[in-house]
Amino acid sequence: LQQAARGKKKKNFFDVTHVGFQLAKMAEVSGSRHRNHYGLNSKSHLEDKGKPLSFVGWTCSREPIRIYRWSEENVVVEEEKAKPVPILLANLDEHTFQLDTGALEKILLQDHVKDLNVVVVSVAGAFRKGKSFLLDFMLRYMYSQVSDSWMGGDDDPLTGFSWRGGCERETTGILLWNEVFVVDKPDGTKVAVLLVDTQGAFDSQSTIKDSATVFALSTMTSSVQVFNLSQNVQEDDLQHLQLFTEYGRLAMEDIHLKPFQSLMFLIRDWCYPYDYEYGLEGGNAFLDKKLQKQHEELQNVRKHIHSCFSNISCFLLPHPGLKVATNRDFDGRLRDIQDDFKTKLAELIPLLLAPDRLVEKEIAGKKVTCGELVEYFRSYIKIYQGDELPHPKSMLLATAEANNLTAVARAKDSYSRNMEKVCGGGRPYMAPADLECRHKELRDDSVDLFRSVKKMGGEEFCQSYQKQLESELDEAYANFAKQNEGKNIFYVARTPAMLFVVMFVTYMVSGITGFVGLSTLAFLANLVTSVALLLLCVWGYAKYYGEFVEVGQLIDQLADALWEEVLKSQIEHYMEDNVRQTVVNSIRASLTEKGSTQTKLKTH
Ligand SMILES: Nc1nc2c(ncn2[C@@H]2O[C@H](COP(=O)(O)OP(=O)(O)OP(=O)(O)O)[C@@H](O)[C@H]2O)c(=O)[nH]1
Ligand SMILES: [Mg+2]
Repeated sequence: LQQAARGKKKKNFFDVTHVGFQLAKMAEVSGSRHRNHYGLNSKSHLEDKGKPLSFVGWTCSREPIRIYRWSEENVVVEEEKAKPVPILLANLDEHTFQLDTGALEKILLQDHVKDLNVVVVSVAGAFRKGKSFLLDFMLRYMYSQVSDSWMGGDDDPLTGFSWRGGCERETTGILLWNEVFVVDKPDGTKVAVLLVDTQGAFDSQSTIKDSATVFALSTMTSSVQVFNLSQNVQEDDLQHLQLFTEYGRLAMEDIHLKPFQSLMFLIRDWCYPYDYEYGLEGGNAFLDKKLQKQHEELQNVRKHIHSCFSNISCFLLPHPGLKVATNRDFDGRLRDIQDDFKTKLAELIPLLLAPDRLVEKEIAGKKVTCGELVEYFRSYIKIYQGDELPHPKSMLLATAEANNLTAVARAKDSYSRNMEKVCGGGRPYMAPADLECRHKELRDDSVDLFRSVKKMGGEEFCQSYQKQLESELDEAYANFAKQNEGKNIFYVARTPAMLFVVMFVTYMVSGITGFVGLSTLAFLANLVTSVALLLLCVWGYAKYYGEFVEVGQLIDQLADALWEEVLKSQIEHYMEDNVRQTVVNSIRASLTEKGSTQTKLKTH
């Protein structure tokens, strides 16, 4: 290996790939399990001719990619594993997500990348549609992008982000490739490239909120979001994209005109090349057609998508062949993949990852470094973990909710209108019992109206809204009853009447106690009279001018308390005694009457 490295020092870059070959061969001979694929990275080191050579070679198999570093002096300086690292961990039972800040910092705060502007390429979309599979080709490109043969050998199994066949979901949460690629852009700047794999949406274990959180978080943190779709762009795909991006936009503190950067619709298994050709051009023409003016209802979705992303494109990818889609033993080797898929893949990946095509992540118009991205991840996830955001719902649930809410509003409106006619502002005071009777009738009518409207969601769902309506009607009735009570002249006059009573009583007490010579008591009674008079004036002012409303209310409460605690109970006692006395008298009278009749009869 040392020989190979030394020998190629003076020659051009492609010769250096040969060093990788030597390395891989050595690995093969030495019986390493990691011998399936190999490549070289770190072109810049080669050009630093004064310094010792330091190449990064890699080999990969179904095991995680293994990286060898070596220099002129040392055969293998270090060996470390590059692998996908979960940074957003999904709690599958509780449907919550947690950010693994430690893992994120370990990747993004490495000295050689933390201050570089970051390019984040993420792939998201429905589950089981080949997202991780695609990302593994991106990895191959990143590890050997300078080489024409970046796609690898015909018999090399595809490794990197975990992918597999079958119908059960594979990826959960969000994963980052733990090697950050440092790329020299044509303008001479260095950028750090991150590859992000995401949990597929709409698998049977995830709620809409789970899918929305993963999609939104990956869209917010990526500079290029690849929206992976199968066969076509359906209207529901656009609606879900709208829902998810809106969920993302809600969580962003400052709403920018276009909160997200590039969106690429990647349509897998495109079967209509005769309508629109495979590739970017056909894709963009197809997308233009899809996003053209439509019915008003569909227009809204399109407007939303355009308003969210600065750049939207589309790529049509052919079907990779039946072996890829249906063979259980397919391990990703190129030999089993159809040629036109490989040709288009060779076009697609450089479109996203070639040095001149890299899009740096920007937030609020400012480029973001790897180190800053950690902070953004932290603050975004906090919002999703809190309770501030509304709960995204399935279309049926949202529609059923809207139906029921509209029906509740209509029923409540009809109740309020009818009650206004019975006891509204222009109507006179009504006996409370009559009012309650009318309320019961109108409440029943209103509930009947709610039940008669056709709604989605089923009986149980409808019941909960009926209960809501009933409690809202009772609340409205309480207000109408209060309003009605306000029209009762005695109710209105209660406060001044109470204050007059207090003034009268205390005035009398002060007169009598003064006359008897109890001057302290007389003084106290006088004081209470003056305070009551003052309160009466303040109350009158507050009611007439509508100012110091709280003070007016306080005086009302005071008068009410006096009425309830002192006068009312006295009157009730008095009334009770009176009634008791009347009853006793009438019984006595009747008994006396009976007695005298009996005596008369006996005598007779
Ligand atoms: N039909 C078809 N199948 C593909 C394509 N690309 C990959 N596959 C197959 O799709 C299956 C799933 O691949 P994955 O990469 O694991 O899919 P995923 O979208 O990451 O799945 P989850 O992680 O579960 O969301 C594998 O059997 C692949 O061979 C494609 O373009 N078309
Ligand atoms: Mg996956």
